[in-house]
Amino acid sequence: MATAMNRVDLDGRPIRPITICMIGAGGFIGSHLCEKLLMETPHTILALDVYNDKIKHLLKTESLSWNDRIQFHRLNIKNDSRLEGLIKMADLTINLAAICTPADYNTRPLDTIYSNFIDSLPVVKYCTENNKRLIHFSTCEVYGKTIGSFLPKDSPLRQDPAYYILKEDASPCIFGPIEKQRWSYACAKQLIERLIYAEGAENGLEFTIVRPFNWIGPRMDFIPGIDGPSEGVPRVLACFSNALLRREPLKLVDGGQSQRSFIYIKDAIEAVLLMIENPARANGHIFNVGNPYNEVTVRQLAEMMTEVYANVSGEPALEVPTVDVSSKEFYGEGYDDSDKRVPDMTIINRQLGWNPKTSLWDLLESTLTYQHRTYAEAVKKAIARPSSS
Ligand SMILES: NC(=O)c1ccc[n+]([C@@H]2O[C@H](COP(=O)([O-])OP(=O)(O)OC[C@H]3O[C@@H](n4cnc5c(N)ncnc54)[C@H](O)[C@@H]3O)[C@@H](O)[C@H]2O)c1
Ligand SMILES: O=c1ccn([C@@H]2O[C@H](COP(=O)(O)OP(=O)(O)O[C@H]3OC[C@](O)(CO)[C@H]3O)[C@@H](O)[C@H]2O)c(=O)[nH]1
Repeated sequence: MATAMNRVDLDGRPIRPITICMIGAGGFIGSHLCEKLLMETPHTILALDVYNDKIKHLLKTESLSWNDRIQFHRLNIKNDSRLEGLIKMADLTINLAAICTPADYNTRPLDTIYSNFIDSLPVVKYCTENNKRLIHFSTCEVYGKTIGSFLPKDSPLRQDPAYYILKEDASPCIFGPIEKQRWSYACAKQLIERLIYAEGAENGLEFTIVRPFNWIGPRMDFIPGIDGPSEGVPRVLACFSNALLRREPLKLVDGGQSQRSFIYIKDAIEAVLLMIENPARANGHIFNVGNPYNEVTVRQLAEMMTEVYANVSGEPALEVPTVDVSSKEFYGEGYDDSDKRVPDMTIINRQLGWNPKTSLWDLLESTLTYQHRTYAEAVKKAIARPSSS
């Protein structure tokens, strides 16, 4: 049980309990951050979201010792006059709210741009006007494509880190043409980053910007037809989990050649807690938060997930575990992709002394154990039900 007494920051100063206004607290990252704050710190959370299914276990249970330290407010930040009052009541605002599944970027570009730029404007404005600190969640997608992706396929320079490592203060943001609407999300996130940075420079806003690099773990997204729409397309972890649960081949978009560095959600949350509790070290910075040692192609991810799932479920792997599918067929017109994402860790190391710990194999083991325990029975029942059509 955390007490206010014995916790100190990275400079040895006692950490005083604060109130945090967490927007998007009911989502994947929000649910893990709420758990961490309630179980290991004395801080209080005003949890704002339109949904609370993923934090239900933390709410309204009289017997829980943190009962008085979390309040859920069901609201949509697009149109709710309570927002400014809640930001004023808190010492710190953390903004996680967003449409952030790639299947939406090219098919719902207006909703994506409004969600990631327009809807964040009042949050930034209220923080500036009320002198409140802001931690804003951006994305690694603001880097877009690597410089190396424009070199000839056989160029040895592609192996040179100077052509692919993504640095907060040096790398350019390289997006595709406007008709590739995939980039609507990255572009909206980039513009809100620039606005927050400008508020800091011109009006003294105390801010931190987080660029998550593919955080994955339990409670990420949904399993289509079980706790989300049957036709919905979540991010890759849930897409592949869904296929494994249904014993269907995992779909590799455009051959699964894109590369990603995956980080375990629990490692990443440690970094966010350091930002929350060390404002003097975090304010004014943009932080990559990822695990450069867990880089794989999407094809390798599919192979590893197939092997790990067979171990944790006790079911044999499919004989043909993957199938290729074109991005047009899978995501529709206007899809494009980031080729490779390896975070530079210099700034977060220097400011917060943080490093990720969990290997890709270990994080998949614990995550797929959770997926199997949570969904296997429900998926079996859904498959057994005769379809209505
Ligand atoms: N998970 C990752 O690896 C990752 C990577 C890059 C960036 N991010 C960023 O981190 C943030 C959180 O991501 P996540 O993975 O937890 O996504 P998520 O979809 O699980 O969580 C977002 C939450 O925001 C809520 N929300 C959206 N619009 C809202 C509104 N108008 N009013 C109130 N609540 C609203 C949603 O209901 C949801 O619970 C996002 O800003 C996302 O862009 C995440
Ligand atoms: O069934 C599938 C689903 C996806 N892919 C490919 O996997 C790559 C990763 O896809 P995904 O995790 O869905 O998303 P991205 O990494 O492209 O983008 C996210 O990164 C961070 C964030 O900002 C928020 O989470 C979001 O934009 C990709 O190459 C897909 O094509 C697949 O092959 N099969």
